[in-house]
Amino acid sequence: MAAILFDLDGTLIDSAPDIHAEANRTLAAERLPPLTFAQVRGFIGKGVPNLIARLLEASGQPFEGPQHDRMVARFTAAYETAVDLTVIYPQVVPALTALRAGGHRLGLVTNKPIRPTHAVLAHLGLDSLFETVWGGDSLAVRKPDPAPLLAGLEALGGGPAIYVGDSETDAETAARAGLPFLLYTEGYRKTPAEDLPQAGRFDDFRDLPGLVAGLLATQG
Ligand SMILES: O=C(O)COP(=O)(O)O
Ligand SMILES: [Mg+2]
Repeated sequence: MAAILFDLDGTLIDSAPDIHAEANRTLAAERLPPLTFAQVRGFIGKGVPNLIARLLEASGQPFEGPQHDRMVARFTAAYETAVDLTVIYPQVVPALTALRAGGHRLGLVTNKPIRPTHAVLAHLGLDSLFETVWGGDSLAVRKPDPAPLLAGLEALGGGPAIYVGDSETDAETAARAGLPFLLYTEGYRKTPAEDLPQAGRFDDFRDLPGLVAGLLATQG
């Protein structure tokens, strides 16, 4: 039995279409032209302040200062209701249900701010799967700082643990927390999958319970 902690965007849910739409509304409010889906998807994973900085950079604007702060505030306020285009990745619910049935405790550690995190979990009916949920603004630091992941682990009572995520940030966070990392390869990663430090990877959630069991067996 273990504590299994999950990333959210690009790992359990495909939220990039909502984030792209909201990003372009935030740019439009500043009279800046829209960016493509691929551009915005590549900016997801390091939290909202970084997303806004990358939007401004791609728009040829200074990416710090009052405009940045105004856009962070606007995006964050709208984020809670930006759920209509978001879907759960295939087979996530059966996989997480099977892990819970196997006695594992599940937690969520995301860089998405905590209010939109709770909103999208409730919207998709995922909220009851997790015993603890940590957002990008739950602590003073966010991933790749290991603190939120370690806080999530402590909330689950410690013990053997695994972090499951889709990005460079998640791999680094797990390494800095000293936890094995399982990479979901269908998310928003930019680096080749084999180049990230990992204990295993999967492209189908049906494979996750078996991967977890194998990893825990090798850890003794
Ligand atoms: O808000 C982000 O940048 C991405 O969130 P994630 O940590 O769930 O991938
Ligand atoms: Mg992610």
